[in-house]
Amino acid sequence: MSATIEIRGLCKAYGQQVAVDDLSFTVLPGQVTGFVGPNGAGKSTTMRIILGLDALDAGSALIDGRRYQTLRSPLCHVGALLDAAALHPGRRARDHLLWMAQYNGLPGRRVDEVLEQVGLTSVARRRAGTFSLGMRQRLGIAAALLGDPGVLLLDEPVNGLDPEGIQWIRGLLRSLAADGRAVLVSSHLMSELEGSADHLVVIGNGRLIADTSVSSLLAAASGGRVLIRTPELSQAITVLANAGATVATTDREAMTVSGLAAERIVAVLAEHGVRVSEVSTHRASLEEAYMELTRDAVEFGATAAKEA
Ligand SMILES: Nc1ncnc2c1ncn2[C@@H]1O[C@H](COP(=O)(O)OP(=O)(O)OP(=O)(O)O)[C@@H](O)[C@H]1O
Repeated sequence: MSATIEIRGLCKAYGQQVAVDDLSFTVLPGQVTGFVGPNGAGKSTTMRIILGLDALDAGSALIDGRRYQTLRSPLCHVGALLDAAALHPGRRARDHLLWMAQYNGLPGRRVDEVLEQVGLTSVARRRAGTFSLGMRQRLGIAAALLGDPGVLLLDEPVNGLDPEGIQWIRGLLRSLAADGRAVLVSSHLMSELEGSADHLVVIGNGRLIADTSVSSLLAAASGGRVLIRTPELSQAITVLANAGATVATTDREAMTVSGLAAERIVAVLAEHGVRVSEVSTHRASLEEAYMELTRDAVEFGATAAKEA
């Protein structure tokens, strides 16, 4: 599989409300691309446009180099989970998938294969209305996988799931990417993508903020910071600040220090008789990296709101 999604100069407004503003990015095969941004950033609009459910004002959104509307068997190119709640409550899970398969000219055996893949075989004859949110998400994903597509779009698939469900989705996303599929998964919480995304497309107010690999984002955010834990925090802060370090406290006994190597920090504190209970190189979480990345955009938003 080597399918891609290519978004170029995409623009969309609803009346005066700009939803997507000159957005460009590419979703590559073989990796999970996280599509991240706060509520209202334009993620769902972009996904709906990719799927031909909404018209674009300018630019292009292509799957395998083609517009969705021109794909001959769309389910075999792209599978999507947009709204897991949008299921007929009276329809049995298996019948729902059989109907979809028939309507799209797909073999009936795919239904049992995808039910197995998402772990719903034992409840396949139950009505969708009796399903928990987690089961509905699984059924929605089963539907997305029916045509064995090279591209998958999942809009907030872990929203409202319990930790076990989140763990399951993470594993599934990883295995779908390992098959060589291009997987685009949206979330407004960066932490939900920790452990599953390889690449991130971050948007705010419909505009691109970052298009980066997770590893380079984390490396940049971790950049040379050292975590120090000490029962003599205020003394340590003074000593390190005088030595030229930049210090930020994280709780009553801990701080992150930048601008000095770990060995130098330990030596300076020892020279001044400051006791230290922990020294470690700081590894940023994806959430911290995201906060750092979006700080400027958020500050810009706050300033703009104040000025308006
Ligand atoms: N059908 C619509 N009519 C009018 N405005 C809309 C419509 N759909 C989206 N918008 C507006 O476009 C902007 C982008 O919304 P969108 O739903 O794409 O964001 P999102 O990033 O998916 O947010 P969320 O995380 O809340 O789902 C928002 O300001 C929203 O109010």
